[in-house]
This record gives sequence, C-alpha cells and structure tokens, in this order.
Amino acid sequence: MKKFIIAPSVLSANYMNLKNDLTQCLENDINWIHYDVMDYDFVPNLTFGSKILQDITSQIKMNIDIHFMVKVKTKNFTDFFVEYIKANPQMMTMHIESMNAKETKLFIDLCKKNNIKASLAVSPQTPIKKIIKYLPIIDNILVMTVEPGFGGQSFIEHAAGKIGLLRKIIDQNNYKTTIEVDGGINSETSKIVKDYGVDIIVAGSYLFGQKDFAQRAKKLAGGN
Ligand SMILES: O=C(CO)[C@@H](O)[C@H](O)COP(=O)(O)O
Repeated sequence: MKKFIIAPSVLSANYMNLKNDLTQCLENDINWIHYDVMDYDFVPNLTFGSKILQDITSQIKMNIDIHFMVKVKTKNFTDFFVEYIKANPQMMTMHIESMNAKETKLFIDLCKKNNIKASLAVSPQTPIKKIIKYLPIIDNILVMTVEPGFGGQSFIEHAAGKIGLLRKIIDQNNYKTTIEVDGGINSETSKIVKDYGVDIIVAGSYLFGQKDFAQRAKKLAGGN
C-alpha cells in the first residue's frame, strides 16, 4: 500500500505548547512539519520567521518543509533565504505567482546548491501550464486547495483536480517530482487527493488541538 507523507501545518499549533504539539507528531510516526512563512504582502496574514524555526530544529529532529507565502524584497533575492537555510530544511517551497522567471531560476538553483528539495506552489486559480516546464527540474509541486493565507478554510475541490493532471504528466515522463497538497484536508478530502495520486499531505486544523490526534493521523497516513 502506498505510504503518504503527512506534514502537519504548524500554523494550527498552540505556540504556548509547541514542543508538546511537535512531540505528539513524533509519537504518532509523523516526522515532517510544514512551516508557513507569510509576509502580509503576498498573502493577507503575517506569521513567523527564521528564528523560531532555528529554535525548533535545534531541539527536535524533524524534516522541515518551509512554505514561503512571500514576495521577496531583499535587494539580492537569495539573501532572503539565508537564515532559513541555517535551520537545515528538507524542502523549501515558493509560489510561482510571487516570482518572475529569473527569480524562479535563482530559487531552484539555491535549493539545489544547498541540498534542499526545490518545490514550487500553485494557488487555486493558477493553471498548471504555468509550472509544467519546471517539472523536470524541481523535486516537488505543492497544489494549494485553499487560497493561501489562513488555516481552517474549506477545501476547493476543483483545485484538487490539478493533482490528477500532474500525476499523469509526471508518470508519463518518468519525472521524480512529488506532489503535495495543502488546504482543507480532513478524513474526507484526503480520500479525494489520494485518489488523484498525491504523495505529501499537509493538514493543520484537522490535526492540531484535536483530542483524537492519533486516530486522525492514522486516517491520513493510511490508504483509502
Ligand atoms: O498554507 C496554508 C494556508 O495558507 C496551510 O498550510 C494551512 O495552514 C492549512 O491549514 P488547514 O486548511 O489544514 O487547516
């Protein structure tokens, strides 16, 4: 049976209790976390920066999947990522909508240079034709099934359809690119994305703060 990677979104964690929340993930065989960086520009919300991430990775051994929802404003594009790279993330994702072609190339090259999986995200309204040419050179594509910016929103089903199209293209061409989904994932919507052929499932409000975290985590990780 296919094994899905579950990456709980720290956006829905309790920050007064973060260590417990992350330990709970590890106790339930979850060794990835999804870290949402928002800038109140690309998205209408502001979250956390690199210091909190460095504190986490200095104490807890987990694979970090950083999802940048930002418009980079540093004079030198790659400078923005320096402090995040120090936290040793496994994967970094930037939105295709927030970069021009030159920046997209710089971002992918920066990831490769630092041995970090290079990932591009597409918002619900963005067609996959915008991203297809990058599939052979990136490690992961993140399909957003909510508008980026907040946890706890409802799953946008038509956006999930992109997963099926991507699965076909990736398999037909023997690309190694994984497909990740983020937004509105629960026990029902996870079945839809698994059927479409997803590899990595991000879930925030469905997991954190829930008394039956263990059962929920099991449901997400298992097959349909
Ligand atoms: O990036 C985002 C939102 O922009 C996500 O990672 C959310 O944090 C997922 O939360 P749920 O929809 O699972 O509650």
